[in-house]
Amino acid sequence: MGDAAEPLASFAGLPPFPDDIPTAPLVTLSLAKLQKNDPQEISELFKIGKGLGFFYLNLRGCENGERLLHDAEAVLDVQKQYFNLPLEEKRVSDREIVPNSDNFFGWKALGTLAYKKDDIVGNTSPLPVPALITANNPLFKSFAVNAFNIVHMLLNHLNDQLELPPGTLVNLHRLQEQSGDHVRLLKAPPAPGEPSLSAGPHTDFGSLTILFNWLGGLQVVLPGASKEWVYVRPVPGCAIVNLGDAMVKFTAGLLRSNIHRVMSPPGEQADQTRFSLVYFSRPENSVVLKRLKGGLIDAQPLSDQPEPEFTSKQWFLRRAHLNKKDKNWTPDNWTKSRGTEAGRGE
Ligand SMILES: O=C(O)CCC(=O)C(=O)O
Ligand SMILES: [Fe+2]
Repeated sequence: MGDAAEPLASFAGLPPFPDDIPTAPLVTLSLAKLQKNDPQEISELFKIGKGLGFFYLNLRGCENGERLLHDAEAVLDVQKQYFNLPLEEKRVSDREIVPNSDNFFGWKALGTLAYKKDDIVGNTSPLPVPALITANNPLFKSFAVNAFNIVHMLLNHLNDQLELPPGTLVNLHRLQEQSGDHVRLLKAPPAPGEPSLSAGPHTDFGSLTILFNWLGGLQVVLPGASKEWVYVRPVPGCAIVNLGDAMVKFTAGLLRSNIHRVMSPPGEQADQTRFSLVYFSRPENSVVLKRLKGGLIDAQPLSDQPEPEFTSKQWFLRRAHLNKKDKNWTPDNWTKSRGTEAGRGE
């Protein structure tokens, strides 16, 4: 299955990812198999969730997967046009200025547009965006809802493997409820010469992330081993999926969110502009991020520190803003040390 798939036009003409650099050995899971409740695929998903926390999701060979791939290519085209718009047009959604952006949603001059799921599906009256984005809202909606449904399917499998009551995780992530879910469009300029950092080391804040890459640049630290950063090779037909901190919180550390960063693309790819496209899922704004009760989570050790309780929205705002303000911030002292977190007192 998938062998006869059409090549993806979006990869045409890009220089190849080098063959002579170490890469992360991400396992490839099949969306089609996961959707058919294949037991081996599901147990592999759980194993990855407790381990590296990153995997390839092969989208070929099923209708919604092919549609997500197709939509991702179409969004990439829009994304290229978007970043070429005059500054004044992009500034209509400048997150520093636009009211109710939480200083997080909207455009950021470094090369980001965070387009909120609630604006896309009509849960909220949308923040201003350029006409190009509004005109393409049906495409963004198709992409976001499809990605959202895939997230739900993955959450349901994790839920069962955790032996939680049916629906526990998806009920914290409902489409019609407000959340920090968003589609993020990213652009990084060419960086020939020495490899340079484009996004610093971090774990994702939310639940699950579905990422489309065309060029290399994403790197992960492999758990346990050498602590070396290794590139994740983009694979046509696959999304890269990873778990975020909310899953760690909900499961008292049974599931893992892995540290990653973005470097300039390797080898011959370095002189290309790098675009990436992401769907970030997050628990609903009002969900308190704390360990859930039930199933295998009950066997997880209790924390000996008092656990501060934040709603999903408070947590994301704290992380997003502290990350920028606090020079001592590292993913480690945030996700592992509750003492540091409590001591900040914001
Ligand atoms: O651009 C990428 O490949 C990854 C971006 C990322 O990790 C993020 O935006 O959280
Ligand atoms: Fe990330």
